[in-house]
Amino acid sequence: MEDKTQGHQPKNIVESTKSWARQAWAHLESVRQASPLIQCITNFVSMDLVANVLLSAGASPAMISCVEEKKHTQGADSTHESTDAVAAAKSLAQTSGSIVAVSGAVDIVTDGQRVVGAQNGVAMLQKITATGCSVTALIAAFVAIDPSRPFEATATALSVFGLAGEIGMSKANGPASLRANLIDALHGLDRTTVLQHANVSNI
Ligand SMILES: Nc1ncnc2c1ncn2[C@@H]1O[C@H](COP(=O)(O)OP(=O)(O)OP(=O)(O)O)[C@@H](O)[C@H]1O
Ligand SMILES: Cc1ncsc1CCO
Repeated sequence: MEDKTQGHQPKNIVESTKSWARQAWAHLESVRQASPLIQCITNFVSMDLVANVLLSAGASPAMISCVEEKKHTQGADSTHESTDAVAAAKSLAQTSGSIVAVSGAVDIVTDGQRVVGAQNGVAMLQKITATGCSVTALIAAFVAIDPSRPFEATATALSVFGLAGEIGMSKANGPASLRANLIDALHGLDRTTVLQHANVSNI
């Protein structure tokens, strides 16, 4: 894990990253205090990890399986970097009036004007099924406790999830142990670690 309080970045960038880290901790604390109910329409592959990620972050999962999904399945893993998608993500955010997030080595978040990157995470997260579904549910939990600021909540959720992945990876031997250690790390994340290592910055 990189320590963002160190290094040789310009002062305004360091301050911005610190501010994002403070928001990340505030959001995680609020989720733990309020334990928002997150209703998830999902499938049997992703149900278990999604529910456990929500629980370990302090939220309350309610799972419903989606029997209709087999008619509509379209998901595909991309070979592109998520940063390649910035223009398309901004355009989609503008036309839909939504926050758009693109996961990858750097998670891109945009409201159509602002664009930030959540740099946390490890590549091994791709080797565990449903990490994308799980971080999406975590985003819902973060938005639930800060509904007037969905852009900020989305970026901090992605950062917190990625940071838990980094901590989990430091104790893991491969995907299976990363899965367990990711859940443990989310459960155990403390203020000092989030303030030092949450890494969101402007793109
Ligand atoms: N190369 C990488 N480096 C760091 N973190 C990564 C990398 N690839 C993915 N991640 C992280 O893994 C998580 C899941 O992202 P990913 O793009 O793999 O989702 P997905 O393909 O939709 O997952 P799934 O379909 O299994 O639910 C995100 O938090 C993302 O930041
Ligand atoms: C592998 C798989 N199939 C349907 S959902 C899922 C989890 C990753 O999205």
